[in-house]
Amino acid sequence: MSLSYAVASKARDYFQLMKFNLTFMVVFSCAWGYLLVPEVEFGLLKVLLLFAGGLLVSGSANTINQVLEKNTDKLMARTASRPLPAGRLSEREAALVAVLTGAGGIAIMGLCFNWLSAVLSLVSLILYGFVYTPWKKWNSLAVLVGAIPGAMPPLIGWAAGANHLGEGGWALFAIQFLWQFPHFWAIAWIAHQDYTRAGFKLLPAAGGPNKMTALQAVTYALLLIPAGIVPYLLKITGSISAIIAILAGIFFLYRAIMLYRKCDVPSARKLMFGSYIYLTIVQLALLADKA
Ligand code: HEM
Ligand SMILES: CC(C)=CCC/C(C)=C/CC/C(C)=C/COP(=O)(O)OP(=O)(O)O
Repeated sequence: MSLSYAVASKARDYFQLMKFNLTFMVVFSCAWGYLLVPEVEFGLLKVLLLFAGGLLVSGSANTINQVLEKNTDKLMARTASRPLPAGRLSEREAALVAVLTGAGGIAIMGLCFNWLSAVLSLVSLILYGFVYTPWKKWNSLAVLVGAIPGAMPPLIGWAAGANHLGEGGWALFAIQFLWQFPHFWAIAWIAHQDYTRAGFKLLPAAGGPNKMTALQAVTYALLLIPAGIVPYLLKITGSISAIIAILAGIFFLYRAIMLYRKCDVPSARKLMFGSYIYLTIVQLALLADKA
Protein backbone atom coordinates (compact mmCIF):
# COMPACT_ATOMS: atom_id res chain seq x y z
CA MET A 1 0.00 0.00 0.00
CA SER A 2 1.50 3.34 -1.02
CA LEU A 3 1.98 6.07 1.57
CA SER A 4 -0.37 8.49 -0.19
CA TYR A 5 -3.10 5.83 -0.30
CA ALA A 6 -2.63 5.13 3.42
CA VAL A 7 -2.84 8.85 4.26
CA ALA A 8 -5.93 9.31 2.09
CA SER A 9 -7.72 6.34 3.61
CA LYS A 10 -6.85 7.47 7.15
CA ALA A 11 -8.20 10.95 6.36
CA ARG A 12 -11.40 9.40 4.99
CA ASP A 13 -11.82 7.36 8.18
CA TYR A 14 -11.39 10.44 10.35
CA PHE A 15 -13.91 12.35 8.23
CA GLN A 16 -16.43 9.54 8.73
CA LEU A 17 -15.63 9.41 12.44
CA MET A 18 -16.55 13.05 12.89
CA LYS A 19 -19.58 12.70 10.50
CA PHE A 20 -18.20 15.57 8.50
CA ASN A 21 -21.38 16.70 6.67
CA LEU A 22 -23.48 16.74 9.82
CA THR A 23 -20.68 18.38 11.78
CA PHE A 24 -20.27 21.04 9.09
CA MET A 25 -23.95 21.97 9.38
CA VAL A 26 -23.72 21.94 13.19
CA VAL A 27 -20.69 24.24 13.08
CA PHE A 28 -22.31 26.52 10.54
CA SER A 29 -25.29 26.88 12.89
CA CYS A 30 -22.85 27.84 15.66
CA ALA A 31 -21.33 30.58 13.47
CA TRP A 32 -24.88 31.66 12.62
CA GLY A 33 -25.63 32.20 16.32
CA TYR A 34 -22.34 34.03 16.85
CA LEU A 35 -22.74 36.40 13.91
CA LEU A 36 -26.34 37.29 14.76
CA VAL A 37 -25.35 38.75 18.15
CA PRO A 38 -26.05 42.50 17.71
CA GLU A 39 -22.66 43.65 19.02
CA VAL A 40 -20.63 41.13 17.00
CA GLU A 41 -19.05 42.31 13.76
CA PHE A 42 -17.70 39.88 11.18
CA GLY A 43 -14.05 39.01 11.75
CA LEU A 44 -12.42 36.25 9.69
CA LEU A 45 -10.03 35.10 12.41
CA LYS A 46 -12.78 34.80 15.02
CA VAL A 47 -15.06 32.91 12.64
CA LEU A 48 -12.24 30.51 11.71
CA LEU A 49 -11.50 29.93 15.40
CA LEU A 50 -15.19 29.26 16.04
CA PHE A 51 -15.25 26.78 13.15
CA ALA A 52 -12.15 25.05 14.54
CA GLY A 53 -13.55 24.86 18.09
CA GLY A 54 -16.97 23.67 16.89
CA LEU A 55 -15.48 21.13 14.47
CA LEU A 56 -13.36 19.63 17.24
CA VAL A 57 -16.18 19.47 19.82
CA SER A 58 -18.75 18.08 17.40
CA GLY A 59 -16.12 15.70 15.96
CA SER A 60 -15.41 14.44 19.46
CA ALA A 61 -19.13 13.97 20.25
CA ASN A 62 -19.65 11.98 17.05
CA THR A 63 -16.57 9.86 17.73
CA ILE A 64 -17.87 9.01 21.23
CA ASN A 65 -21.21 8.10 19.60
CA GLN A 66 -19.48 5.70 17.20
CA VAL A 67 -17.32 4.07 19.88
CA LEU A 68 -20.46 3.37 21.94
CA GLU A 69 -22.45 2.18 18.90
CA LYS A 70 -19.82 0.00 17.23
CA ASN A 71 -21.88 -3.18 17.62
CA THR A 72 -25.25 -1.76 16.52
CA ASP A 73 -23.59 0.14 13.65
CA LYS A 74 -22.40 -3.28 12.38
CA LEU A 75 -26.05 -4.33 12.02
CA MET A 76 -27.21 -1.44 9.82
CA ALA A 77 -26.41 -1.08 6.10
CA ARG A 78 -26.31 2.70 6.61
CA THR A 79 -23.51 2.50 9.16
CA ALA A 80 -21.72 -0.85 8.66
CA SER A 81 -18.92 0.68 6.59
CA ARG A 82 -17.96 3.23 9.25
CA PRO A 83 -14.33 2.80 10.39
CA LEU A 84 -15.07 1.15 13.78
CA PRO A 85 -17.69 -1.46 12.77
CA ALA A 86 -15.70 -2.21 9.59
CA GLY A 87 -12.60 -2.84 11.71
CA ARG A 88 -10.42 -0.19 10.05
CA LEU A 89 -9.90 1.70 13.31
CA SER A 90 -9.43 0.46 16.87
CA GLU A 91 -11.65 1.62 19.74
CA ARG A 92 -8.48 2.73 21.51
CA GLU A 93 -7.47 5.05 18.68
CA ALA A 94 -11.00 6.44 18.37
CA ALA A 95 -11.22 7.03 22.14
CA LEU A 96 -7.90 8.88 22.04
CA VAL A 97 -9.14 11.01 19.13
CA ALA A 98 -12.35 11.79 21.08
CA VAL A 99 -10.44 12.94 24.17
CA LEU A 100 -7.92 15.04 22.26
CA THR A 101 -10.43 16.72 19.93
CA GLY A 102 -12.94 17.29 22.75
CA ALA A 103 -10.32 18.88 25.03
CA GLY A 104 -8.86 20.91 22.13
CA GLY A 105 -12.25 22.22 21.03
CA ILE A 106 -13.37 23.18 24.54
CA ALA A 107 -10.00 24.90 25.15
CA ILE A 108 -10.41 26.95 21.94
CA MET A 109 -13.92 28.01 23.00
CA GLY A 110 -12.73 28.94 26.51
CA LEU A 111 -9.47 30.68 25.58
CA CYS A 112 -10.50 32.44 22.36
CA PHE A 113 -14.13 33.25 23.30
CA ASN A 114 -15.36 32.75 26.87
CA TRP A 115 -15.91 30.02 29.44
CA LEU A 116 -19.70 30.20 29.14
CA SER A 117 -19.45 28.92 25.56
CA ALA A 118 -16.85 26.33 26.62
CA VAL A 119 -19.08 24.96 29.41
CA LEU A 120 -22.09 24.85 27.07
CA SER A 121 -19.98 22.94 24.54
CA LEU A 122 -19.04 20.43 27.22
CA VAL A 123 -22.70 20.09 28.29
CA SER A 124 -23.82 19.41 24.71
CA LEU A 125 -21.01 16.91 24.19
CA ILE A 126 -22.04 15.02 27.35
CA LEU A 127 -25.76 15.16 26.48
CA TYR A 128 -25.13 13.79 22.99
CA GLY A 129 -22.38 11.28 23.74
CA PHE A 130 -23.40 9.98 27.14
CA VAL A 131 -27.16 10.62 27.49
CA TYR A 132 -28.73 10.52 24.00
CA THR A 133 -26.51 7.73 22.66
CA PRO A 134 -27.24 5.13 25.38
CA TRP A 135 -30.89 6.31 25.56
CA LYS A 136 -31.44 5.37 21.87
CA LYS A 137 -31.43 1.72 22.90
CA TRP A 138 -34.34 2.27 25.35
CA ASN A 139 -37.04 4.29 23.61
CA SER A 140 -37.98 7.03 21.16
CA LEU A 141 -37.84 9.75 23.84
CA ALA A 142 -34.11 9.68 23.07
CA VAL A 143 -34.84 11.92 20.07
CA LEU A 144 -36.25 14.61 22.39
CA VAL A 145 -33.08 14.32 24.47
CA GLY A 146 -30.81 14.41 21.39
CA ALA A 147 -32.60 17.49 20.11
CA ILE A 148 -31.22 19.48 23.06
CA PRO A 149 -27.50 19.13 22.12
CA GLY A 150 -28.60 19.30 18.49
CA ALA A 151 -30.10 22.76 19.05
CA MET A 152 -27.34 24.02 21.32
CA PRO A 153 -24.79 25.05 18.64
CA PRO A 154 -26.55 28.37 17.78
CA LEU A 155 -26.86 29.05 21.52
CA ILE A 156 -23.16 28.27 21.99
CA GLY A 157 -22.36 30.65 19.13
CA TRP A 158 -24.56 33.32 20.74
CA ALA A 159 -22.79 32.79 24.07
CA ALA A 160 -19.39 33.00 22.32
CA GLY A 161 -20.33 36.41 20.92
CA ALA A 162 -22.37 37.93 23.76
CA ASN A 163 -21.02 36.14 26.84
CA HIS A 164 -24.58 35.65 28.07
CA LEU A 165 -27.68 33.71 27.02
CA GLY A 166 -29.96 36.37 25.59
CA GLU A 167 -33.45 35.80 24.23
CA GLY A 168 -31.96 35.98 20.71
CA GLY A 169 -29.84 32.90 21.42
CA TRP A 170 -32.90 31.05 22.71
CA ALA A 171 -34.91 32.07 19.63
CA LEU A 172 -32.28 30.45 17.37
CA PHE A 173 -32.19 27.41 19.68
CA ALA A 174 -35.98 27.08 19.26
CA ILE A 175 -35.77 27.11 15.45
CA GLN A 176 -33.11 24.39 15.33
CA PHE A 177 -34.85 22.41 18.11
CA LEU A 178 -38.20 22.20 16.28
CA TRP A 179 -36.55 21.57 12.90
CA GLN A 180 -34.89 18.36 14.10
CA PHE A 181 -38.07 16.32 14.54
CA PRO A 182 -39.25 16.30 10.91
CA HIS A 183 -35.55 16.06 9.90
CA PHE A 184 -34.88 12.93 11.89
CA TRP A 185 -38.25 11.19 11.58
CA ALA A 186 -37.94 11.46 7.79
CA ILE A 187 -34.54 9.73 8.01
CA ALA A 188 -35.80 7.10 10.46
CA TRP A 189 -38.79 6.47 8.15
CA ILE A 190 -36.49 5.81 5.18
CA ALA A 191 -34.13 3.63 7.22
CA HIS A 192 -36.90 1.92 9.20
CA GLN A 193 -35.88 -1.65 8.27
CA ASP A 194 -32.25 -0.90 9.10
CA TYR A 195 -33.17 0.52 12.51
CA THR A 196 -35.46 -2.43 13.24
CA ARG A 197 -32.63 -4.88 12.47
CA ALA A 198 -30.46 -3.14 15.05
CA GLY A 199 -33.31 -3.07 17.60
CA PHE A 200 -33.89 0.71 17.56
CA LYS A 201 -37.40 2.14 17.84
CA LEU A 202 -36.90 5.81 17.17
CA LEU A 203 -40.14 6.80 15.44
CA PRO A 204 -42.60 8.39 17.89
CA ALA A 205 -45.76 6.40 17.19
CA ALA A 206 -44.91 2.94 18.56
CA GLY A 207 -41.65 3.05 16.63
CA GLY A 208 -43.42 2.75 13.30
CA PRO A 209 -43.68 4.65 10.01
CA ASN A 210 -47.38 5.44 10.22
CA LYS A 211 -49.86 8.33 10.10
CA MET A 212 -49.32 9.23 13.77
CA THR A 213 -45.59 9.61 13.18
CA ALA A 214 -46.23 11.77 10.10
CA LEU A 215 -48.77 13.85 12.04
CA GLN A 216 -46.16 14.62 14.68
CA ALA A 217 -43.72 15.70 11.95
CA VAL A 218 -46.49 17.97 10.59
CA THR A 219 -47.02 19.46 14.07
CA TYR A 220 -43.36 20.39 14.53
CA ALA A 221 -43.11 21.77 10.99
CA LEU A 222 -46.18 23.91 11.74
CA LEU A 223 -44.67 25.24 14.99
CA LEU A 224 -41.51 26.10 13.08
CA ILE A 225 -43.34 28.80 11.08
CA PRO A 226 -44.03 31.15 14.05
CA ALA A 227 -40.62 30.26 15.57
CA GLY A 228 -38.98 31.38 12.31
CA ILE A 229 -40.18 34.96 12.72
CA VAL A 230 -39.21 35.42 16.39
CA PRO A 231 -35.74 36.81 15.49
CA TYR A 232 -37.57 39.50 13.49
CA LEU A 233 -39.94 40.22 16.39
CA LEU A 234 -36.87 40.57 18.64
CA LYS A 235 -35.44 43.04 16.09
CA ILE A 236 -32.37 40.89 15.49
CA THR A 237 -33.17 40.49 11.81
CA GLY A 238 -35.25 42.35 9.24
CA SER A 239 -38.64 41.78 7.61
CA ILE A 240 -37.35 40.31 4.31
CA SER A 241 -35.77 37.31 6.03
CA ALA A 242 -38.94 36.90 8.11
CA ILE A 243 -40.93 36.56 4.87
CA ILE A 244 -38.34 34.10 3.52
CA ALA A 245 -38.57 32.08 6.77
CA ILE A 246 -42.38 31.93 6.45
CA LEU A 247 -42.18 30.79 2.80
CA ALA A 248 -39.50 28.20 3.61
CA GLY A 249 -41.65 27.07 6.54
CA ILE A 250 -44.68 26.61 4.27
CA PHE A 251 -42.54 24.56 1.86
CA PHE A 252 -41.27 22.35 4.72
CA LEU A 253 -44.80 21.99 6.14
CA TYR A 254 -46.10 21.02 2.69
CA ARG A 255 -43.53 18.23 2.50
CA ALA A 256 -44.54 17.00 5.96
CA ILE A 257 -48.23 17.08 4.97
CA MET A 258 -47.42 15.08 1.82
CA LEU A 259 -45.78 12.43 4.03
CA TYR A 260 -48.96 12.37 6.13
CA ARG A 261 -51.11 11.95 3.03
CA LYS A 262 -48.96 9.38 1.22
CA CYS A 263 -47.12 7.63 4.07
CA ASP A 264 -44.40 6.35 1.72
CA VAL A 265 -40.59 6.38 1.49
CA PRO A 266 -40.33 8.77 -1.51
CA SER A 267 -42.31 11.38 0.49
CA ALA A 268 -40.06 10.79 3.51
CA ARG A 269 -37.02 11.31 1.27
CA LYS A 270 -38.49 14.59 0.01
CA LEU A 271 -39.07 15.69 3.60
CA MET A 272 -35.46 14.77 4.50
CA PHE A 273 -34.01 16.83 1.62
CA GLY A 274 -36.54 19.54 2.45
CA SER A 275 -35.04 19.71 5.94
CA TYR A 276 -31.58 20.49 4.57
CA ILE A 277 -33.03 23.07 2.18
CA TYR A 278 -35.13 24.71 4.91
CA LEU A 279 -32.33 25.15 7.43
CA THR A 280 -29.77 26.33 4.88
CA ILE A 281 -32.12 28.94 3.38
CA VAL A 282 -33.38 30.24 6.73
CA GLN A 283 -29.92 30.48 8.27
CA LEU A 284 -28.45 32.27 5.24
CA ALA A 285 -31.44 34.60 4.92
CA LEU A 286 -31.37 35.65 8.58
CA LEU A 287 -27.62 36.16 8.43
CA ALA A 288 -27.83 38.33 5.31
CA ASP A 289 -30.64 40.37 6.87
CA LYS A 290 -29.12 41.12 10.27
CA ALA A 291 -30.66 44.29 11.69
C1 HEM B 1 -32.40 14.83 17.37
C2 HEM B 1 -31.48 15.32 16.60
C3 HEM B 1 -30.95 14.67 15.35
C4 HEM B 1 -31.00 13.37 14.98
C5 HEM B 1 -31.57 12.19 15.76
C6 HEM B 1 -30.35 13.28 13.67
C7 HEM B 1 -30.15 12.10 12.97
C8 HEM B 1 -29.50 12.01 11.78
C9 HEM B 1 -29.14 10.76 11.14
C10 HEM B 1 -29.42 9.37 11.68
C11 HEM B 1 -28.51 11.06 10.00
C12 HEM B 1 -27.87 10.08 9.04
C13 HEM B 1 -28.58 9.87 7.78
C14 HEM B 1 -27.83 8.88 6.88
O1 HEM B 1 -27.24 7.92 7.37
O2 HEM B 1 -27.84 9.10 5.67
C15 HEM B 1 -28.49 12.50 9.88
C16 HEM B 1 -27.96 13.19 8.82
C17 HEM B 1 -27.71 14.52 8.83
N1 HEM B 1 -28.05 15.41 9.83
FE1 HEM B 1 -29.11 15.00 11.47
N2 HEM B 1 -29.94 14.51 13.29
C18 HEM B 1 -30.24 15.39 14.28
C19 HEM B 1 -29.93 16.73 14.31
C20 HEM B 1 -29.18 17.37 13.36
C21 HEM B 1 -28.68 18.72 13.49
C22 HEM B 1 -28.85 19.62 14.70
C23 HEM B 1 -28.02 19.01 12.33
C24 HEM B 1 -27.32 20.27 11.91
C25 HEM B 1 -27.69 21.47 12.23
C26 HEM B 1 -28.11 17.85 11.49
C27 HEM B 1 -27.60 17.78 10.22
C28 HEM B 1 -27.54 16.64 9.47
C29 HEM B 1 -26.89 16.55 8.18
C30 HEM B 1 -26.20 17.68 7.41
C31 HEM B 1 -27.00 15.22 7.77
C32 HEM B 1 -26.50 14.60 6.45
C33 HEM B 1 -25.25 13.87 6.71
C34 HEM B 1 -24.68 13.21 5.45
O3 HEM B 1 -25.35 13.12 4.43
O4 HEM B 1 -23.54 12.75 5.55
N3 HEM B 1 -28.83 16.88 12.14
N4 HEM B 1 -29.10 13.05 10.98
C1 LIG C 1 -21.58 21.28 19.82
C2 LIG C 1 -21.84 19.85 19.96
C3 LIG C 1 -21.09 19.06 20.99
C4 LIG C 1 -22.70 19.22 19.20
C5 LIG C 1 -22.90 17.80 19.29
C6 LIG C 1 -24.30 17.46 19.15
C7 LIG C 1 -24.60 16.80 17.87
C8 LIG C 1 -23.55 16.21 17.00
C9 LIG C 1 -25.89 16.74 17.59
C10 LIG C 1 -26.39 16.09 16.41
C11 LIG C 1 -27.73 15.56 16.73
C12 LIG C 1 -27.90 14.10 16.73
C13 LIG C 1 -28.68 13.62 17.90
C14 LIG C 1 -27.47 13.31 15.71
C15 LIG C 1 -27.83 11.87 15.50
O1 LIG C 1 -26.95 10.90 15.88
P1 LIG C 1 -27.32 9.37 15.65
O2 LIG C 1 -26.54 8.54 16.65
O3 LIG C 1 -28.78 9.17 15.70
O4 LIG C 1 -26.81 9.08 14.19
P2 LIG C 1 -26.20 7.74 13.56
O5 LIG C 1 -27.22 6.66 13.71
O6 LIG C 1 -25.94 8.11 12.12
O7 LIG C 1 -24.94 7.45 14.31
